[in-house]
Amino acid sequence: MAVRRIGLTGGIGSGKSTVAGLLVAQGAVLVDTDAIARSIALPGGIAMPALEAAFGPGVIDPAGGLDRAAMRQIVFADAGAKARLESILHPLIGAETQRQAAAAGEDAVVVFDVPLLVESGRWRAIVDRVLVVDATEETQLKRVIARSGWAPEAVKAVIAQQAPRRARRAAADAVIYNESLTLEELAQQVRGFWERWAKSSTR
Ligand SMILES: Nc1ncnc2c1ncn2[C@@H]1O[C@H](COP(=O)(O)OP(=O)(O)OP(=O)(O)O)[C@@H](O)[C@H]1O
Repeated sequence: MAVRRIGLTGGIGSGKSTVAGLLVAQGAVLVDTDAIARSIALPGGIAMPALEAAFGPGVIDPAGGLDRAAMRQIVFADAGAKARLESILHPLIGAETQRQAAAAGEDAVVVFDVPLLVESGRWRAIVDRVLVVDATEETQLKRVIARSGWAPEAVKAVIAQQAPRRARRAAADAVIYNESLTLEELAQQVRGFWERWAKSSTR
């Protein structure tokens, strides 16, 4: 069966975005759920009216977007607020994700970049294959520090919040072990998946 919907996931710094870019270079259409989550809470974003109604004007920044620091404080102090926030954001992210995938057309190969695919559980029904990018925590740390200049503790805190590598690998149809690979070797592996999945002739 030709694969038309690929869920791409991996821990922070594993190389997901790099793999997503390589799949796009092969012809895939990327649906970036993190970018969608950010955009709906920017000034004029579709989540803003509901966020203001639920949490008040204190979570709106001067430009009209979500004041993330204020929102974090509310969520930190009130466990129910996190559930309310997610009940507003998740359906909107889901709808926008589906809209972008539908807009790509039935024959497009759509790659959903979903950092928390394994954690959220609802993706299995949406995608034909789950592709996991895996790397050791040591490498994740090194890459994020080099790329973003984060403190090691900040990277470790994010890793601790994400699913363990073993759980992610267990949910995978295929794993790219992005450890000691040159970017060209990584690109070669991605081309291999593209040949096997996207180009198979029957649907
Ligand atoms: N095989 C590789 N060789 C060298 N550098 C790599 C390799 N894979 C990824 N990188 C680099 O590591 C950094 C992290 O990769 P990338 O941004 O793709 O990870 P990510 O999983 O999308 O991270 P995040 O979850 O933070 O968005 C980037 O600067 C990227 O260029």
